[in-house]
Amino acid sequence: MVPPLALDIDGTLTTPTGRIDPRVFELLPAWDAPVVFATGKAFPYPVALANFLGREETVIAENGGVAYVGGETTVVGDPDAAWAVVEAFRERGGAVGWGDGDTVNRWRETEVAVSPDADEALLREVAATVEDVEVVDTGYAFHVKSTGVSKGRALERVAEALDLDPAAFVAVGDSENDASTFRVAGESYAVANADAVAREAADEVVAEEFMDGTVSVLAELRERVE
Ligand SMILES: O=C(O)COP(=O)(O)O
Ligand SMILES: [Mg+2]
Repeated sequence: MVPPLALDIDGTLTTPTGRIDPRVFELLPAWDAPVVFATGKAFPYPVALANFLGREETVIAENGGVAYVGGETTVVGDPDAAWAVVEAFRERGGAVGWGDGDTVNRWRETEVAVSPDADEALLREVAATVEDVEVVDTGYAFHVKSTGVSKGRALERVAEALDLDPAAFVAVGDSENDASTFRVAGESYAVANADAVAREAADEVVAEEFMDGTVSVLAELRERVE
């Protein structure tokens, strides 16, 4: 049997321009084990992805702030502390930077995502004044979030709900928000475009970038059981 998967989305299942790679739609509907989408994006995004793949909606969103498995939602983290940082950041001239509609934060329940174009030094300076809040840089956003909330912790809860050992999972990811997943999963891979934190945390850095890297990991896992 192929192993259960914990898959990051941005940088891992996408093209370099941020689109979902079409091979996701070939490979994942037929994966014969649980697949957990573990992302920094807000809750509706991984739910939609799982749904349109015809898979169980088993997801980790907001870097672990929200987890959904078997119809049960778990929400952890302190959005007020994150928003206090962002309000102070704005007062000092910073901008969240997603434009008027801000669909990036509209459905976000536990943290705030700030555009990668934002003033990082100012954001970090302001965040350092608020307890139990940290800034996580995924390359796609700066996430202002509660410390102690992570994709890895959420994966432990999701695995328990699925009656699986978290060590049974194989994880693939590309950035510092995946390091906790890599520590919890039994086997972990960083794609070649991964940042330094993810590369360091992974068991292996694969040779290929983005979905090419993920495809090679999935092919290897398949070959093992054939
Ligand atoms: O939302 C982000 O910043 C990155 O999302 P990801 O965790 O799916 O890579
Ligand atoms: Mg990513």
